[in-house]
Amino acid sequence: MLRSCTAGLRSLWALRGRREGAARLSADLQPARRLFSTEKAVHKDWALPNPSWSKDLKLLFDQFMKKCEDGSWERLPSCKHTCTYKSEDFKTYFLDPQLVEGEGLSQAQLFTRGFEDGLGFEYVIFNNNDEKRTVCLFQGGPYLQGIPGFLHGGAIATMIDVAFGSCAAISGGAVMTANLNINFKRPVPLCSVLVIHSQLDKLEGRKLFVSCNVRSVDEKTLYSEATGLFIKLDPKKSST
Ligand SMILES: CCCCCCCCCCCCCC(=O)SCCNC(=O)CCNC(=O)[C@H](O)C(C)(C)COP(=O)(O)OP(=O)(O)OC[C@H]1O[C@@H](n2cnc3c(N)ncnc32)[C@H](O)[C@@H]1OP(=O)(O)O
Repeated sequence: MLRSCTAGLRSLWALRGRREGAARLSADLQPARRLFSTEKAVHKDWALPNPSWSKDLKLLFDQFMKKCEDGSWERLPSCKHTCTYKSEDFKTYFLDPQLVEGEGLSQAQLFTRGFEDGLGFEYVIFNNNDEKRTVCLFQGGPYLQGIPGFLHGGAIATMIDVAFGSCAAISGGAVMTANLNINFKRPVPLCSVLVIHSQLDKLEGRKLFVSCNVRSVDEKTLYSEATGLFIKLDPKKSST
């Protein structure tokens, strides 16, 4: 296992050097331009395959894209700087204009999308709106290491939170995490692919109760189980 992971790491490092050709290289040389204009202008969708995706991840992605054809599933696009239509929802709740429009936030980007391709969180989420559930396909890269050779528990928690957030948003719109409970059952080898199945269990007023299981690609290994409580934000309340 360790040998295949090392090989994986080597190819990830190799990929790092040649990602997206000259355009990306020139952006790397001008970090300010990259942060403030390039990606914002083109709204790159980060929930699409890139060369760091393993065969397993690409295969699962293709399977779910097929499921999207009849409209029962949809792939959620993902921007680095949060998708405009979603962040507009949240602006209603964070009323301090300095916080929303301030200089600090112009550099803000989604925590899970802040890594070079393949080094951190590679993932895509598919929603099934009728069944109120989501499937998140996640490959955890070498910068997410905890115990040597294995994924950090905080990285798993992060992806569970993101998957839950998308699942709760199907019914709740603008929601926030109030509670997360995770049972880590098996350590996750670094660079492996995980499938996070989340579902809405109960809706009680503004409270959305969700649960998930985190499994290997062949579904045989149960890595984690979790429950979460999300609260639909109340437009009458400011959260700051
Ligand atoms: C638009 C969607 C976009 C989606 C994009 C997804 C991709 C990105 C996803 C990224 C994902 C990242 C996501 C993140 O990182 S979210 C960031 C991490 N989370 C936070 O920072 C949240 C901090 N907490 C708060 O702001 C408030 O407490 C909230 C807003 C949650 C509720 O404050 P609010 O003043 O509004 O509500 P309330 O206090 O009247 O409570 C209402 C009801 O809820 C019950 N309650 C509350 N808390 C708890 C608790 N801990 N256990 C059990 N119960 C709890 C409470 O008893 C009451 O019940 P009841 O008396 O009515 O029965």
